[in-house]
Amino acid sequence: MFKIKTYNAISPKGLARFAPDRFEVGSTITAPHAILLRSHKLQGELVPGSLLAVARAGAGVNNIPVEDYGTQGIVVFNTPGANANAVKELVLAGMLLATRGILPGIAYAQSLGHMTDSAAMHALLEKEKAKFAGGELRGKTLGIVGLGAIGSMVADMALALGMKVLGFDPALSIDAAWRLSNAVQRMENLPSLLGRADYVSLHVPALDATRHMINAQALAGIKPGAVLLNFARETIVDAAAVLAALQSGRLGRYVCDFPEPGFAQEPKIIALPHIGASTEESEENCAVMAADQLIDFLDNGHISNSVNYPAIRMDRTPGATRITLANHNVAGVLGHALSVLAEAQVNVIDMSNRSRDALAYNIIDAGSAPGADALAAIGQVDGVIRVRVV
Ligand SMILES: NC(=O)C1=CN([C@@H]2O[C@H](COP(=O)(O)OP(=O)(O)OC[C@H]3O[C@@H](n4cnc5c(N)ncnc54)[C@H](O)[C@@H]3O)[C@@H](O)[C@H]2O)C=CC1
Ligand SMILES: O=C(O)CCC(=O)C(=O)O
Repeated sequence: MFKIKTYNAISPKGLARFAPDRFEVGSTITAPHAILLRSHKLQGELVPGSLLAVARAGAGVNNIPVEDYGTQGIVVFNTPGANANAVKELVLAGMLLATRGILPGIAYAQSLGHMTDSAAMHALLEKEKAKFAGGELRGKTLGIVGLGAIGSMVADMALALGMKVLGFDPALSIDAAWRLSNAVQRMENLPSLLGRADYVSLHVPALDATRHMINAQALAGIKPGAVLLNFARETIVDAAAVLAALQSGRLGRYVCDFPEPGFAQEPKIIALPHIGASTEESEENCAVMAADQLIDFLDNGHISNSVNYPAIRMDRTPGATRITLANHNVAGVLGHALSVLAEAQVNVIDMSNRSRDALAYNIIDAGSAPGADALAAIGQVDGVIRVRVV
């Protein structure tokens, strides 16, 4: 029986993937084999010795000590793309809210609740409506920083709206490049994008390298009056610099999913309570994908969409015993572990080995089950992080 500890509201459709006869799932579980979570912060929490994997039902993994867990043999997964459409649609809403008099218009219409005469009300509305006039998105330029799952969908949406789209992503993966429309004009650096775009939408992960990428210096070069949208993470912008740029008039509006103290007093800010992925569809997609990845890892040792271990899968050899091995990616570790199996007269039938940066992972199908002594000896091999029979 595997024990799965959950944090946050995980969609019931995802939780239903865990067969109750093989998985115990809940928020109060102790000594879990795996954790399934959304935004709950694991940094600073005690790591249970039983923990084999963490699955983030979502994209951003800045709430998980990914590297540290990797060196402890804990595989961290996320669900790339599973909530991208939800974010994309909210970016559109953000652009419209920043451009049309929607919010003040609604507030004004609601303020007329005391009126009883329909004709008088319509006459008043027609007189006052000029106060709530705005602009259109068509023909404007959108600059997208980060052209991954969300950025590429935002690009397609903006192109469909008749916008011109600029993109900046120095780390663009080959898969992401294939997904991207060739109508997106690639910028060589951030200042080039900021100086040209009427709207700038941020879709980069929270990393040391992206911390405060939108700071006072960047904002000094932004197109005057531009709208900045941040549905990525709070750390990517320097909030004080954004407030100063709004107050000086350099920045037109700031739309974000991450309110900060002081934002409520600034009328040019539209801040939402981190609801970019809060749709039924996206919560389901993320939870199902995260659960399936965890189950395949716990049952078969397969890894897909991990952010610290390599992707790996191997068809099971009928009748074989499957051993998985996580190790430091240095010469000799695997050979040493295999020699332990050979000494124990355990024949290797099939094997797959993958590495990612400083870590490696192996799936070994053996003709017979290694004894507890052999497994313990493999665990003692210098460089081996974790060995498991699955
Ligand atoms: N508001 C919300 O509820 C949500 C927020 N997010 C945030 O959005 C981020 C992006 O999500 P996805 O598009 O799914 O991730 P992704 O991994 O598909 O795309 C991120 C892109 O950013 C690029 N990138 C990395 N460093 C960069 C830099 N310095 N400059 C420009 N580009 C850079 C990468 O090359 C990659 O193409 C997540 O990491 C998360 O923080 C994601 C989902 C929901
Ligand atoms: O789970 C959520 O609601 C947050 C989603 C998010 O920020 C992400 O996927 O990075």
